[in-house]
Amino acid sequence: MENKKNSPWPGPEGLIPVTSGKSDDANVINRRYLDSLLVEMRVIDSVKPCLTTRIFGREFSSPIMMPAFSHLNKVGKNGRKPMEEYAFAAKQLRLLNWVGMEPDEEYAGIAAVDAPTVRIIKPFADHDIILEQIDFAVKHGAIAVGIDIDHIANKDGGYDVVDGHPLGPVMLADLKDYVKAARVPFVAKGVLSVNDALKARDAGCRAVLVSHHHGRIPFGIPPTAVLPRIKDALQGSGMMIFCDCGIDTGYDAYKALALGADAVAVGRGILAPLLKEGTEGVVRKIRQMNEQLSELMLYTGIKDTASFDSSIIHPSVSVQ
Ligand SMILES: Cc1cc2nc3c(=O)[nH]c(=O)nc-3n(C[C@H](O)[C@H](O)[C@H](O)COP(=O)(O)O)c2cc1C
Repeated sequence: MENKKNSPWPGPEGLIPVTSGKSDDANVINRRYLDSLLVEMRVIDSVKPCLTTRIFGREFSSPIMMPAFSHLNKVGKNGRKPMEEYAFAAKQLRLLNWVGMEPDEEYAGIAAVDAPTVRIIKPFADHDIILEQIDFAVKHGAIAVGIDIDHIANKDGGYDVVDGHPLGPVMLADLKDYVKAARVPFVAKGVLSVNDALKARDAGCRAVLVSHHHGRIPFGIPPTAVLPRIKDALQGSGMMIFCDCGIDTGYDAYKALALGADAVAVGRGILAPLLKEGTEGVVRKIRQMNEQLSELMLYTGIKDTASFDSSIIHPSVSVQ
């Protein structure tokens, strides 16, 4: 959260995470890795693809999802509520919406937009808050809930504190309790290893979101680099695999989908259109991403979102 003057995104200093550009910055490592992945061409017999995607038994128009953002209503000017504005974009485009840390009353306003939504709850040290927010979200129609398990550490090496709420560790036994309490599919957001993916499976999670939460962990491996191993490890579990971090174009989305994701979430890539133009800007950005995704699928003979093939991707340079 530094270097506001270098930020490509509008918003107050400290609220919008900005890449530091230093060697430990997992955002920089991730961008370099995504850009290093090249695609071969398979055009004979290739036809315009269908982007329709099934997630948790529902049909969406594209495998690109809205991000689990938070706090942005504080940035909205003239009564605007960006958290609701991007939910309206999800509804208009028939995409899966995600929401991060918001007080329940803010969440209720977003849920009222009526876009199918996944509610991500912080790993609060006070487990009663987690259980209460799970219950509130389910009662307000969340189609899935989850925890960003990767938001535990602070820069001082202890547990983070957000908006005055102390966060705490996420133990396997706790995760099992939350899965049981949820009554809807439960997502572990912030899985960046086969180790955690298998624990999420053992806890009964129905999905993992492979992510390092815009570079929370120094020197974090790019989510798309660990994705194929997680896909192999979860084979036969019936779990869905999502991915985010640095997904800014349909070409980025294609690479994550080819490497094993069932769907991907945009992140800070929608911040500028969202904060400047609201719903309309997000709709335009996602439409362009869908076009880019469709373009690469057509060039590579991928006819639908169930037919991605990792052998199309060729790493051109090492990030080691
Ligand atoms: C302003 C902002 C708020 C966020 N709030 C949350 C949150 O409350 N919970 C969460 O799981 N992730 C949160 N995230 C992380 C995103 O869901 C996502 O993992 C991340 O932005 C992906 O990386 P990218 O921005 O490089 O695409 C937030 C991101 C931003 C930019």
